[in-house]
Amino acid sequence: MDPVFIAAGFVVLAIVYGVYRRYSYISLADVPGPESASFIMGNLKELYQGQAAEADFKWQAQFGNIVRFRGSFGEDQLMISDPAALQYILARSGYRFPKPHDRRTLSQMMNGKGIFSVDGDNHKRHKKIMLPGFGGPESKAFLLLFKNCAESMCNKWMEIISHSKEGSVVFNIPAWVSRATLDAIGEAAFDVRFNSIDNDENALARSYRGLMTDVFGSPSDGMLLFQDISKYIPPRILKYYIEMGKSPRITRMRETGNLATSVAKQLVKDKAEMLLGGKGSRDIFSLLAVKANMDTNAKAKLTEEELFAQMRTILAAGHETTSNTISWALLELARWPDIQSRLRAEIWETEATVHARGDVNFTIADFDAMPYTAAVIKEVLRLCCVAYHVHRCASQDDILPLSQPITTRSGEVIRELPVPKGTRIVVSIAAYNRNKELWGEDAHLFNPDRWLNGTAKEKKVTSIGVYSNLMTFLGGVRFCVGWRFAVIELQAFLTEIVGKFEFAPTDKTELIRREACLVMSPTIEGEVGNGVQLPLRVSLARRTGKGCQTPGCR
Ligand code: HEM
Repeated sequence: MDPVFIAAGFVVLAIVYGVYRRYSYISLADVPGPESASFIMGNLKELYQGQAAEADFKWQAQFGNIVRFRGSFGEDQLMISDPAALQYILARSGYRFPKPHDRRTLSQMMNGKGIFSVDGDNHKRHKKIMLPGFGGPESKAFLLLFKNCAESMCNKWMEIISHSKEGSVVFNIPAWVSRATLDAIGEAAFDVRFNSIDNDENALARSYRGLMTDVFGSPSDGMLLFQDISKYIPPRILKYYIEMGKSPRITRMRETGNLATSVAKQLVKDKAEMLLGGKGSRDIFSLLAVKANMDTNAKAKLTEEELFAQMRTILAAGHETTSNTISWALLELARWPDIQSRLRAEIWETEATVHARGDVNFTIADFDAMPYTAAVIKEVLRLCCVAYHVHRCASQDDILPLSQPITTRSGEVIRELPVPKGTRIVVSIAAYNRNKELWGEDAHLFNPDRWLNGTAKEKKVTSIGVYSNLMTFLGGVRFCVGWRFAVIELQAFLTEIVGKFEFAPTDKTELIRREACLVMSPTIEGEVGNGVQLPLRVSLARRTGKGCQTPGCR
């Protein structure tokens, strides 16, 4: 065929395609949102350089639950906290809104090829294998173990306080709690004792300490820009860059990853020997490994590499999240002494019932009968959601349903929102958790009573969150597998800690920042370089009353 004729054919096809794209392309430019500060950086600095979700709350107040903002070089992106749109993105559309590939590469670098970094059928396989380890009965069985880990930490605090002249000590709370929760995850997930409460030198505990602030805290303009354009870099090249990169942040992440993998390999070896010797145990990993290796269907198995990655994922996801949540909880209780006292009163009252029936430890049924404790925990998870954002991407042109109509910049009222293929979506967990429609007019305030007086809409028509309709543990196909585990751990830790100690603010309390580093971690204004810090003054909780046998009684 004549080459000129072929070339002309291509040109015509290109023009037809160009015209088609021009008139079929869905634009987000008319969706309300903040003005872009610069063409190159868009709104990225405002969104990612402030404290965690600071921009989200500001934009939500100004523009509502659907906000169009600019990424780098004028790209339109969406920040969403609308319940119906989120239900559609996370649940109803299945895997049509996957994680963007740059986020998956990042997860892979942090945790290996585990559940965080896969999508579609592959993700279904991972989740199916993991879920049996995290069911209701499995998680409830860890209650005593969590209590014991919290008790070890409390015993250390008591010893230190007993040597202090003032009868109180300022502790950097997360430095202690993260060791206790690492011990808890070690034992619950792998039946291994890290003993990091007793041994501050534990290598894994030291390596995880401050990891997120070191790697993701205080991002420079260059880092933000790189993160935003990394979606255009082919996954293999991005992975190569991350694996070979020499920057201190990348090196820090890689070193922790290598250490976690070597711990995971040793655990797998020990566990395999135990299981072969017929000594199976009920820890999560034994359940997972047995399931992964015994399934006759090869497609339902995990490879050895995936198994290591799963362990790294559980180690990382299972202790920083709960540790930070407990630390934020104690900060709120220090700020609100009346709430702290009311919580302690319920804990002591239940403890008296437990002792009266001849028991030493609380059971799950006891927690079920503690409405104020439950309300405090829900309120902490709502207001201090440590995972404040997740990212998704539209894999095709799509239409988002909306809970409430929005008025576009040109004045049109729309009840559903068309989004073009490739749109990056920031799911604002934090903004959803402060949606006034769901949680009341005082949604920015720490007020556990909202869960008792019917203000909190736990059972809204558009139900999405797995726990009390909160978005904290996400919902839909990628809901947090560890949510029951986390809630029971919070119950056990808070009951133990608040039952024994009183928490008061220090002169640093008002300087505490909600540091945005993928997991919201506490730091101090002016001392961000010192890493995770949340100092509180801790003293023994004094009981009054005759016959009291417990520490702190007078
Ligand atoms: C307060 C504590 C916790 C919070 C706030 C939390 C939050 C979350 C969130 C928001 C996600 C979704 C991430 C995404 O899709 O990008 C997630 C996923 C996950 N979480 Fe948690 N989590 C907590 C505790 C735990 C614990 C204790 C474990 C394990 C022991 C755990 C294991 C996981 C795993 C394996 C996933 C991946 C699920 C999937 O992709 O299907 N989490 N978590």
